[in-house]
Amino acid sequence: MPLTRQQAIATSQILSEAMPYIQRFVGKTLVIKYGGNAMTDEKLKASFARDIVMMKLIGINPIVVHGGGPQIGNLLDQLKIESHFINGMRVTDTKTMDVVEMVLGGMVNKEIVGLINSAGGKAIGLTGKDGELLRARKLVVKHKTPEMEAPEIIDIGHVGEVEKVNVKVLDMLVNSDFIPVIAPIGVGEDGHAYNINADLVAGKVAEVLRAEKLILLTNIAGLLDKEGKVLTGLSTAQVDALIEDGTIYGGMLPKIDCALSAVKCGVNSAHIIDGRVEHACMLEIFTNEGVGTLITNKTL
Ligand SMILES: Nc1ncnc2c1ncn2[C@@H]1O[C@H](COP(=O)(O)OP(=O)(O)O)[C@@H](O)[C@H]1O
Ligand SMILES: CC(=O)N[C@@H](CCC(=O)OP(=O)(O)O)C(=O)O
Repeated sequence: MPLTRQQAIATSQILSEAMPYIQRFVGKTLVIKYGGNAMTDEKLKASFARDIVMMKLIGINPIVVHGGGPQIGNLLDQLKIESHFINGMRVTDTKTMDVVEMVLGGMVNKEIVGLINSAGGKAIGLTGKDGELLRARKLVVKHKTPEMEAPEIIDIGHVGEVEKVNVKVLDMLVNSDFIPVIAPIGVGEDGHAYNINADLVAGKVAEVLRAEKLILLTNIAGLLDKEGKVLTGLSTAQVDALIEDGTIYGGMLPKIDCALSAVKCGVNSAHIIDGRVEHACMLEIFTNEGVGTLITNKTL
């Protein structure tokens, strides 16, 4: 339907207001982590895909890293395979690893690729095995409950952390107009697959590419305090205290950890934002409606 004159004027004003942000981010790399919990509703998924395509069209280089924790959980339930988490990481035995690879590398990755392509982009889906994009090593997990004096080291199976990112693969895609969509599966020296938390992958990719922004889209308004208020501009010491007193737990642990680490390693800013809001990425990038939790090196 054609716009009325008033609507057309409003649209041109919005575009004009976005110009300084466009000028600032053109040619820059933005790493966007799309959490499995934010992939709930079809309308939201379509708005996410449009945001990514829009970024690419105006000359920003978006790189998508996706999660899929709830989607893995659903299939494990159907297959009657029990699953649990320690420090926000899924304990992954061999059977679970097969399901993780199937869901992340197959179902979720191809769905996002399809959504971006339907919105007019050229997405290429990859797991860390493709072109050895993500070389992984086994993650050592230290776990401590308040009752314990010292942390204990726990074996959580085929769970990895990123040892090396093959930047050549990403450069090649970005420079050829493609949008990389990365599933968080790494490959060990021995060729075996590792299940890596998607936040950790996004943080590492942002670090090695010296990205302008790391955006973590999740299912909550940001990092919250005990009263449910969004916290922003936190220092490392404040975050440590919030972990110690139990305010930050579970899935927020790897998120805040990778946000701090990315900023320490040269990423300009990290944002934990609410992926349940339509066009959450657009709001974050092109307006002063900075939603959620912001971390920059000014506050660390
Ligand atoms: N301090 C906190 N502020 C906000 N969320 C928190 C906090 N501590 C733990 N969480 C939990 O972390 C969840 C987000 O992590 P996760 O479920 O892994 O999402 P995603 O799939 O987006 O990675 C929130 O929904 C919430 O349950
Ligand atoms: C080791 C580990 O926990 N891996 C995650 C990988 C997916 C993920 O990170 O998904 P979200 O971003 O949606 O939470 C998992 O198995 O659930």
